[in-house]
Amino acid sequence: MTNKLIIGNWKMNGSRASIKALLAEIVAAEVAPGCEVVVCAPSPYLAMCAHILSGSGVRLGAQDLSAHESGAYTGEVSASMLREFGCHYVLIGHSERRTYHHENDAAVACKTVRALEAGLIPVVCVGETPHERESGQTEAVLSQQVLALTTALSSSQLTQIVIAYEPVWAIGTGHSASADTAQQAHATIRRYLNAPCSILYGGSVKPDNAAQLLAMPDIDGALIGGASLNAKAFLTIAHACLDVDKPC
Ligand SMILES: O=C(CO)COP(=O)(O)O
Repeated sequence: MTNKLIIGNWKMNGSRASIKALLAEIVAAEVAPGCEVVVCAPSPYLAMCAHILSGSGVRLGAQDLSAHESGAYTGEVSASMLREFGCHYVLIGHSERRTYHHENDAAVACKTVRALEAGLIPVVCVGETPHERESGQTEAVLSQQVLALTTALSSSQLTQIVIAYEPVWAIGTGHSASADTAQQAHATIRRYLNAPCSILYGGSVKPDNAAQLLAMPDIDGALIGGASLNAKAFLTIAHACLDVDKPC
């Protein structure tokens, strides 16, 4: 049975009350067999989420981490802190961080190493901008982003990471990549990675397109933004892997 990984990225949304309500619904639902469900919460809520999720099948993730192990880095959160507060996963190099915080491929690779050292599973985000796609640079961009990882990580470390293909033009736009377009990009990433990693698709994944995307041979799960803030939508997506033709 192939495991599908379904990750919700709440971004900078929620409050104590709304997160408690959202998690209550997610925890109460049965996780589809062969499907790992993860929620990536804003840092201040991680401890509360870890408490609520303990004993459930749902795993916790963070949305970023420091490239440093510890020290005088005001405002940063280290990998070991995330691990200590119950995180199993951490998102790295989301396009919003690459754009607004100028994170480059080298910083992303460094954070990935920090996460692995602390026992976290890094979910490294890659993807091209609209301009890069329109000008035919998609493969070049993806190969460059993957090269930073294959250069910085040992071959055994490479097998422990998860990649999320998130085309920037599909994030928060309501216009997901088609299943064929996403499959093509995933196959490209897999070829350049040359390691048995899970590759998730992210970018306007919704209940009505999840099954089609998850049915593609190189799509091993989904990274969900907006729809993960609604328990019903998120759980419908998580259950979509049961509907695909191949076992999940
Ligand atoms: O950025 C994303 C997940 O990390 C995708 O966001 P949306 O699902 O809202 O498009």
